[in-house]
Amino acid sequence: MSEYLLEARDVHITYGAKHAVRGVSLGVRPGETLGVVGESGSGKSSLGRAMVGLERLHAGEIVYDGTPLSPKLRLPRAVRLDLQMVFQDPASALNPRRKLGRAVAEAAAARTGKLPARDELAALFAHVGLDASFLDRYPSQASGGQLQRVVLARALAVRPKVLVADEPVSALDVSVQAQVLNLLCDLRAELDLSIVFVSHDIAVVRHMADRVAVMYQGELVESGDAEELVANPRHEYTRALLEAVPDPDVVGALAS
Ligand SMILES: Nc1ncnc2c1ncn2[C@@H]1O[C@H](COP(=O)(O)OP(=O)(O)OP(=O)(O)O)[C@@H](O)[C@H]1O
Repeated sequence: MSEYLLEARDVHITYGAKHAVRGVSLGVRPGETLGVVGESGSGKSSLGRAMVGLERLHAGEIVYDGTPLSPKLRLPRAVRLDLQMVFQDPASALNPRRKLGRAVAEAAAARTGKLPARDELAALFAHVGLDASFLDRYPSQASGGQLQRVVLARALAVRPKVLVADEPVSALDVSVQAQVLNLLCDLRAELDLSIVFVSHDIAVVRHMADRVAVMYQGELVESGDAEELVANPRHEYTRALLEAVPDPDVVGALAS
C-alpha cells in the first residue's frame, strides 16, 4: 500500500505537440501539504488539474487511496467529491447570477443529498471568516479575498479529503493574501485535509508546505522536506528560484 493518499505516477500530459508534463511522479500523504512550485509554463497547473481528474493523461496514472483513476472515464461520484480544486480567480469560479449562500449550499448538497439549513450555511461561512450577510450577496458584492473565502467554503462544504489549490492567492491584493493563506493552514489542521498547493512563489510554498516538489519545463527536478529543500537546494533551478526571492522570511513572517 502506498504512503500517499493521492499520487501521480509517471504522468505525461500533452496538448497537441506540446509535452507539458513529462513523467512526473509525486504524491500527498494524508493530512499533509505538498507544495508544487515552478515558473509559469512548468506544467504545475496541468498536473494539479490531472490530480483531480480534470486533465486527460497522455501516459501514467493518478492513484487515489490505492485505486488508479482511469483517465478515460469520468471519475466515480464519491471520488469526485473527495478531490476538490480551488483556482486562482475566485470571481470566474462563481456564477455571477447566483447568491453566494446558494453556491455553497449546492456544493454541500452534492455530498449530503439535501440543501443545508440557513444556520448550517451561516456556520460554513463563519468557518471561513465571513458573516451571514454574505449568504445573500452576489459575487459582485464582495471583494476578491472574500470571494476566495467563499470558494474555500464551497470546496469544504463537500467535505473533501484532498484540496488542490492552484495559485489560490495570486489574484488577491497582497494585503489579504496572508489572511487567506493562514485560513487555509487552519482549515487543513482542523479538517485533517491533504492539500496540494500549486504556486510559482517558493517563499509562499515554503511557508505552506511540509514537502515541496519543484517542476521545471514539465519535469520534476527535485522534491523533499520544505525546510531542508530551501536550506540545501540540490538543483540549480531550485537555487535560482530561491535567489529570486528578496527574503524568503518576509513572506513567512507576514503569514505567521
Ligand atoms: N489547454 C491547453 N492547451 C494548450 N496548451 C496548454 C494548455 N494548458 C497548458 N498548456 C501549455 O502547457 C504548458 C504548461 O502549462 P501549465 O499551465 O500547466 O504550467 P504552469 O506551470 O501552471 O504555468 P502557469 O502558472 O502560467 O499556469 C505551457 O506551455 C502551456 O502553454
